[in-house]
Amino acid sequence: MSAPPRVLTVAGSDSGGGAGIQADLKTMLALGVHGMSVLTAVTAQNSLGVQGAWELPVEAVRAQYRSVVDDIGVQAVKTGMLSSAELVEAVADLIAGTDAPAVVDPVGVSKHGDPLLAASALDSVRTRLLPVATVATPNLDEVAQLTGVRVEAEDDLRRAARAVLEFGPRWVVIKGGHLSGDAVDLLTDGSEEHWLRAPRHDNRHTHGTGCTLASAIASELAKDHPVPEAVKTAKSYVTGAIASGFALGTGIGPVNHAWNLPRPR
Ligand SMILES: Nc1ncnc2c1ncn2[C@@H]1O[C@H](COP(=O)(O)OP(=O)(O)OP(=O)(O)O)[C@@H](O)[C@H]1O
Ligand SMILES: Cc1ncc(CO)c(N)n1
Repeated sequence: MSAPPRVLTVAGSDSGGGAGIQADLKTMLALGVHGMSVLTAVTAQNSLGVQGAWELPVEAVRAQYRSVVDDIGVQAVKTGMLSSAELVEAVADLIAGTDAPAVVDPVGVSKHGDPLLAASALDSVRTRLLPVATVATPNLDEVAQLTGVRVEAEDDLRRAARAVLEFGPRWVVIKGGHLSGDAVDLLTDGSEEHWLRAPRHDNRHTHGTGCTLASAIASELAKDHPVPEAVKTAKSYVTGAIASGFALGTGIGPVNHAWNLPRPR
C-alpha cells in the first residue's frame, strides 16, 4: 500500500475531543490523509466552555515540528490555537521554512467566548503568521479582532476579505457561520471570488466547525487539489458533519467527523 498524503496540524488539545488537535486528526482520517500533530497547548474543555489552558514551551513546539518535517515530511500544514505571541512567531518561522501549503485558522476565542490567544499576540498574527498563509480562515470575531471590520450581513463579507488579504495570505475564506440564514463563506484571492453556500443546520453540534473546515482544506491541498476545489470539498465535508452531529454534554456538542465513512458511527 502506498503512503497517503501527510498533513501536519499545529494546534491545541481539546480534552472534549470536538475541536483542536482531536478534530483535526479525525478530519484527516475521514478524508484519507495521514494526520500528524504538533501540540501547542493543552486545554481542559468540554461542551460548556474552556475551564483551563496551559501553553507548551516554544522549544517543545519547535522540536515536535522538526521531528515530523525532517523525517516524515508534509504535503500541507494547518495551524489552530497558538496561544501566545512567542508561539505565533515561532510557528510562522517554521512554516516559512517549509515547502508546503499552509492553512492558517487564526483561532482567537472558543465558541463560548473563552480566549485561546493572548491579546498581545494579535499583532504577530497580522504581521508574521498571515503573510505565510496559503489560505487563512478567520471567523467573524477573528475578522473584527484582526482588522476592525464588523460583518453584520453577507454584503460585508467582501470588505472583510479585502481587509484580511492586506496582511498577505494568498487566499482567505471568511466564514459566515455566525450570521443568520444560510451558512455562507466567501473564498477569494482578491481577483477570483467563490461564494460557498450551505443550508444552516439549526442544531447545537457546532463545536469545532472551524478546526474541521481548516483541516479539511489542508487535507485536500495535500492531495494536490487547487485551492478553490479544496475549499469546496472541505465545505461539503463540514456541512455533512454538522448535519449529523450528536449531543454530548449539556452544551455545544461536536460534529460527526465519521459521517462520510462507509460505516459511519
Ligand atoms: N449551523 C450551521 N449550519 C451549517 N453550517 C455552519 C453552521 N455553523 C457554522 N457553519 C459552517 O461551518 C464552518 C465553520 O464556521 P464557523 O464560523 O462556525 O467557525 P468557527 O467559529 O471558527 O468554529 P469553532 O471556533 O467552533 O472551531 C463554515 O463553513 C460555516 O459556514
Ligand atoms: C484547542 C482548541 N482549539 C480551537 C478551538 C476553536 O474552536 C477550540 N475550542 N479549542
